[in-house]
Amino acid sequence: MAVHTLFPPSSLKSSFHQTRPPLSRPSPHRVTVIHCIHRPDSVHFVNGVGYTRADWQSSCAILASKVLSHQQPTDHTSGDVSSGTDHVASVNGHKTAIDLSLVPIKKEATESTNNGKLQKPLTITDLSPAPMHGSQLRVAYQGVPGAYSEAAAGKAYPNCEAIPCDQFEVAFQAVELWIADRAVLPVENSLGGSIHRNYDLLLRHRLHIVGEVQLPVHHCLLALPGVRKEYITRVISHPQALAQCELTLTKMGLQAAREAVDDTAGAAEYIAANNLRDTAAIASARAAELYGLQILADGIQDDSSNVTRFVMLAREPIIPRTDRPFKTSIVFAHDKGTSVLFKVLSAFAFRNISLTKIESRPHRNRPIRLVDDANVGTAKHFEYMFYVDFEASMAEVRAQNALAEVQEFTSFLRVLGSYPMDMTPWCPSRGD
Ligand SMILES: O=C(O)C(=O)Cc1ccccc1
Repeated sequence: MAVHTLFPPSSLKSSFHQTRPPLSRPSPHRVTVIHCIHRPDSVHFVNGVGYTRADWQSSCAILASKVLSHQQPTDHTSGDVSSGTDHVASVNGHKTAIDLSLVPIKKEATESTNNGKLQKPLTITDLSPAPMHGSQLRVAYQGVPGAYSEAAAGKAYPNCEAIPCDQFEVAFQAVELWIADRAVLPVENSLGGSIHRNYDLLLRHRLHIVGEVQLPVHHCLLALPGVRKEYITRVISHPQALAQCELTLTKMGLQAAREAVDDTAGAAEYIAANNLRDTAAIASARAAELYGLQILADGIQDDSSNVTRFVMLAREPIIPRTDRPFKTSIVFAHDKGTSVLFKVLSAFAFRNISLTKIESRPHRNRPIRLVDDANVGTAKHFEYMFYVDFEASMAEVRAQNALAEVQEFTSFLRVLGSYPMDMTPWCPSRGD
């Protein structure tokens, strides 16, 4: 069932965004350039921070454009400081490296006061990229209004314009094509585990992780008004939501087939649009409200501590800092047998850097390696990409040293992002 072909009722409005049909995949425009570290030479640590010369030039351009503006936007949990309103010249989606000697010096910029107020000195945060349009940050998410990803977008960037996309791939492309400034992507859940497909997408695209948010997820069982549990023969939802509620659904005695669809709110919308009286959706209370469904059961996740972790993606990385807890996400591959993994992990252990996550995925380009052993014959080894999150900022020397060492052991290494950790105290709540 392709719920993603449906469009939400145009009359519905969300609190922090305007409801609009989800973006669908544009004409086949696949970005194939991956900003990655292929050993040994392409990583640049400029002043102890892992950026290329182009990144640094972009920062200089932004600095130039911001000299006359001292507005410092902030955002809630992400620490992503790039959500301001300043405009920077762009060519083909890249900020131009403006020749600083050509920047006109306005009179007030040279004076110590501006309208009687002391001018604030620029800080490192001013060097982060800014959106290219008006004041509202546009955040792409997969799903329709009422999806948890939309709530995550609102938590990460309050007052953002949330842009629904019918597929994750489209959310990535929306950012790459400058239709959106950020994408929000669920990567793991405390009950259902990793969302593997999204790890693969992180590798296939060249966006940078610029923040994370953790969202308590509170699932409801929704059906058309008047429908009773006994009539339900089918429950539809996002595969993660089905997995997170499996035990509860069984305990409820529902004799219903489970069917996976693209997103939770899309399931609710599908039932409403097709007047399905034998089908229930697992989705948020907000989805019930938006699509006119009743809540048959509230809080049906198998454990109340059900939290999903989302990452925010941008075209440019943020500049890592040391004044608050940071996390760094990397992906690597190796071609020298299993002991490499041990060596890589010890590079972090020796420096007291805690790992918060390790995930392996099949190596897409080289899933199998044949090993010839004279005694035993030919063996097939599976090859993996390893995703590791560790608790340190790339601005810290110990993290730079750990990565330099990791690079020694690996055939491929890419820093997906170094970003502030979501430190919001956790409380099980209605996460919708
Ligand atoms: O389908 C949604 O609403 C999503 O945003 C993905 C998802 C599904 C289940 C839990 C958290 C996120």
